[in-house]
Amino acid sequence: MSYKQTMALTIAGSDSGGGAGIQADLKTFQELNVYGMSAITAVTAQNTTGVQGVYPVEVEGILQQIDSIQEDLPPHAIKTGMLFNSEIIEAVAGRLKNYEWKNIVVDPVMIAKGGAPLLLEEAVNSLKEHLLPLAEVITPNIPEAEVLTGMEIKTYEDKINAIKILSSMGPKMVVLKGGHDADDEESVDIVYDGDTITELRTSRIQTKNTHGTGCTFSSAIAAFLAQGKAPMEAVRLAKAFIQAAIEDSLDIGKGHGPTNHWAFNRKNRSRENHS
Ligand SMILES: Nc1ncnc2c1ncn2[C@@H]1O[C@H](COP(=O)(O)OP(=O)(O)O)[C@@H](O)[C@H]1O
Ligand SMILES: Cc1ncc(COP(=O)(O)OP(=O)(O)O)c(N)n1
Repeated sequence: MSYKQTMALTIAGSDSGGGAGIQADLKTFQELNVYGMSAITAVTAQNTTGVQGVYPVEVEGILQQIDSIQEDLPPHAIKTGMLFNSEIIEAVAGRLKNYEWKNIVVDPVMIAKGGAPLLLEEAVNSLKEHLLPLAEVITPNIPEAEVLTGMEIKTYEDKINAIKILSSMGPKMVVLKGGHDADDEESVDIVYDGDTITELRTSRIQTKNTHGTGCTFSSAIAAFLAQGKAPMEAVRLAKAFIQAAIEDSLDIGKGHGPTNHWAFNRKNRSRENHS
């Protein structure tokens, strides 16, 4: 019997502390049985307390990584994370277009938890013009959605207006993440496919260990898309994946510990053993 290996590519920055960026993405792919590949856009010196340094990779080096992958290992889904400047964004968008890659998840990473900028201000327009229109799914958090739309997001009505503005920028699906919301009870992500609004609600977990939640969530969406799941189903499954990863997050380091990438499978295995 032949077996088709599912493959996904992350185009993102490296987090030396292993909780976010490329490292979180590859751990997520691995846990979801997807062969993971990477094109590194920047190296960060980072740990659970914050970002100590950012070193962007030369554009030529980024494109060569992408070309090497396309030549030999074409991916079934792609996730983009930290892209840092407009030159990198435009070069990456050019390749995504030329290679006609499908199942693109854009996580519009802007600022790390401790406040360090992971995207220069000059790059916001490039992100909007060149990358968002290529995306199957985009996953802004509330501060990122505010920057992309230029509006303040406080009320439910603001969220819906912002989602519709983001949708008009060209992605097929917008997921406005609720991790930064003031709601104490639930973390609600709002999904819009250009037609229907769907709310995905989970109980808010009280923990300081949420480093890498956005990266893990978006790479889980990419992994499920690579497996052939429909976008809405991919987002629902990714929400379950991140919920388990936060519930069982790792209390390591002096700051915000990382999420636990193997929690989802452990939870599912234990459910199967008890049924
Ligand atoms: N404390 C929490 N409890 C439950 N879910 C959370 C919590 N914090 C974040 N999430 C979920 O994690 C995912 C990433 O959201 P968010 O933290 O807003 O992203 P980012 O890391 O980009 O800021 C979303 O699905 C969000 O609902
Ligand atoms: C290299 C790198 N890329 C992205 C991020 C942001 O990750 P995120 O999942 O949003 O997590 P926090 O920074 O909020 O913990 C990053 N920190 N580093």
